Amino acid sequence: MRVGMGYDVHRLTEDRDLILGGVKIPWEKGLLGHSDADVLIHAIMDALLGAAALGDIGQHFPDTDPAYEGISSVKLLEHVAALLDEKGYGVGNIDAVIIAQKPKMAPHIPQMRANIARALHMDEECLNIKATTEEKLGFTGREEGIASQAVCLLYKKK
Ligand SMILES: Nc1ccn([C@@H]2O[C@H](COP(=O)(O)O)[C@@H](O)[C@H]2O)c(=O)n1
Ligand SMILES: C[C@@]1(CO)OP(=O)(O)OP(=O)(O)OC[C@H]1O
Repeated sequence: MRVGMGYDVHRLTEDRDLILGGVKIPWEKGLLGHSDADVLIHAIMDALLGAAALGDIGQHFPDTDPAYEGISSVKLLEHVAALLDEKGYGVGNIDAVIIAQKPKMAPHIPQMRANIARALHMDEECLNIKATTEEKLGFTGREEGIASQAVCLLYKKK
């Protein structure tokens, strides 16, 4: 068994969609990034790559490469799933947290879980996503950005 952790932050800005876990969430601001800036999926990918000793998302999907401009992070996650498969790893479980003052994530979490579990060919029961505020403290509390953290376990398939 191998453990991995991931952390990411993106800035909130006007004129961008808010996409988390592959779900477009109706909100007055969205996250800024080279891709769709899906901070939840980015943290999950970094946890998975870390557990497999495969580096990080910046190495696999450079933000200087126009191929990734505006790309859905679900597509990037599917690529990470293929890399894990090539190395003979299966996903044991994932636990992730979205750190955001607003909007309320709870109504969107079932769809996020479905999207991510599908991309990773894993059972939704082994994928937990939760959300918290930081009680109006810091950059998330001031609604300047959204952060996410994830941990995962990988197992070696026979
Ligand atoms: N953006 C968020 C933040 C929190 N939640 C849910 O609300 C609960 C209470 O959050 P606190 O930060 O006040 O502890 C939390 O456990 C989540 O269920 C949310 O949906 N979206
Ligand atoms: C996802 C990538 C893709 O080019 O771009 P960004 O959306 O800017 O996201 P970041 O978390 O900075 O990771 C870098 C890149 O891998």
